[in-house]
Amino acid sequence: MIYTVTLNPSIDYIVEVEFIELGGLNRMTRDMKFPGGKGINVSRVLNQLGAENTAIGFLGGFTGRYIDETLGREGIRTDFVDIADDTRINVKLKHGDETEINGLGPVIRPEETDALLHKLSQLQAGDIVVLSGSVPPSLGPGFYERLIGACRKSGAEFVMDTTGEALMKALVHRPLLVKPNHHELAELFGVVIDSNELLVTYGRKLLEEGAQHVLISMAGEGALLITTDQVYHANVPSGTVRNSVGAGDSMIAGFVGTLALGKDLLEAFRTGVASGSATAFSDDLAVKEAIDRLIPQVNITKW
Ligand SMILES: Nc1ncnc2c1ncn2[C@@H]1O[C@H](COP(=O)(O)OP(=O)(O)O)[C@@H](O)[C@H]1O
Ligand SMILES: O=P(O)(O)OC[C@H]1O[C@](O)(COP(=O)(O)O)[C@@H](O)[C@@H]1O
Repeated sequence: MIYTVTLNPSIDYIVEVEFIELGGLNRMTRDMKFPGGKGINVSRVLNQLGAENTAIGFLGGFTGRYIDETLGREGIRTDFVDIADDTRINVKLKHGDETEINGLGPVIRPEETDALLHKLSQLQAGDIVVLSGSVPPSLGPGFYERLIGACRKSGAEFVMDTTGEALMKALVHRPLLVKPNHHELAELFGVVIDSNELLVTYGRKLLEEGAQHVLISMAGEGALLITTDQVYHANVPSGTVRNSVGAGDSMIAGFVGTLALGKDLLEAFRTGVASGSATAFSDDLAVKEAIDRLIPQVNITKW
């Protein structure tokens, strides 16, 4: 079973305006609401791919109920810890460009934290846990390490999609997959990456530090898969970008879901890229038909 963990879910409130005047009255031309947060996005795309999964984490208040009900209507299994505070709302402002204003997140109480750790203590060998997104400030730094400890104790594999120190500290525990984008990779090592050779050099460092597979996404410019014995490059399909929120999460869902369905690594890479692009070309996250349509357009070459 795949479990996605979203410590800080959100309602993603997409607001479209023709132009924006700071300090003035602006009116929306369109608005949309989606259940969000990185793990939840992964679950929604896994569900499209037919990969069995359960979404867990913390949900609370009217915003939490909206998310749980919406996921339920999509047929996604959920097992969130019910918290006293309200789940956050993240604003995604579209005015030609995309401006994101993400909430800090609710206060999580000690008994709520214990309830989540208890759920993770029930994992089994063979399970895959996807850990992604920000940590509500009240949980403090280092919380991911506790979750990784719980996964490893049970023999479950884990995927880590976060940045900075939390990512670096996770590597020694041998994550099944890490997926920085090219900007995050450069920031992680405090370097400027201005060539494909450097991308591979720093991607390989993540392998040397312990990651089992490294995906480096480069938005519309392609993606790399780095394994211990090979580097592969994929082009991305072309299309009109409507929304880049959740493209990275969709890529992870495509990759992990395909592996969990028993397919090989390159099939997983191809589906990952197609899923990311299908989301980039949609208002909401990718649906199965859109992913299937793009898969034949992804060409993978050895580097
Ligand atoms: N402009 C785009 N055109 C086509 N595909 C895209 C585009 N932006 C994102 N994608 C797809 O989504 C994947 C992840 O996007 P990226 O923006 O690199 O990740 P993140 O959201 O983590 O920053 C890419 O590898 C690609 O498949
Ligand atoms: O575009 P990405 O990085 O795949 O993830 C998008 C998701 O991440 C969020 O921006 C939240 O990110 P954080 O958890 O890092 O605050 C959600 O609003 C959105 O659903």
